[in-house]
Amino acid sequence: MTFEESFCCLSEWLREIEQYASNEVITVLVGNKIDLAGRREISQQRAEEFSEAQNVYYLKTSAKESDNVEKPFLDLACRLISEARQNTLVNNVSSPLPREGKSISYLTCNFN
Ligand SMILES: Nc1nc2c(ncn2[C@@H]2O[C@H](COP(=O)(O)OP(=O)(O)OP(=O)(O)O)[C@@H](O)[C@H]2O)c(=O)[nH]1
Repeated sequence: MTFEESFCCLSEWLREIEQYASNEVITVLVGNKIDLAGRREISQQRAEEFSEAQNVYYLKTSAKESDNVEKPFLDLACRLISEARQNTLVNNVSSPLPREGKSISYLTCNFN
């Protein structure tokens, strides 16, 4: 949120995701460094308008203050579980098998 040049790269990065990643990919925009309010270059409104226009999921974080850092990963996991339950995920046999990781409760997921 504190560096205009990074924000300006987003359209190009999204274009690369569209070009190289699967159509099924879920894109998350993480606006980091929200603790540095005085150095903010990207307004909340601008970030929200961009994410809405590009149809990407947007979250604000502060890595320094550990604020909202886990949320993007947990929300993404919930969305993948939701899509798997609806069988909308493509079965990609060439994908590596997941290794042991942290388990999350279905109950924490706010399915639509
Ligand atoms: N205050 C603060 N500093 C952070 C945060 N996240 C990373 N940093 C610091 O910011 C510096 C650069 O971090 P990077 O992750 O390399 O950020 P970057 O890729 O340069 O991102 P830009 O802000 O777009 O330039 C490092 O010194 C980090 O410790 C945060 O949430 N708050």
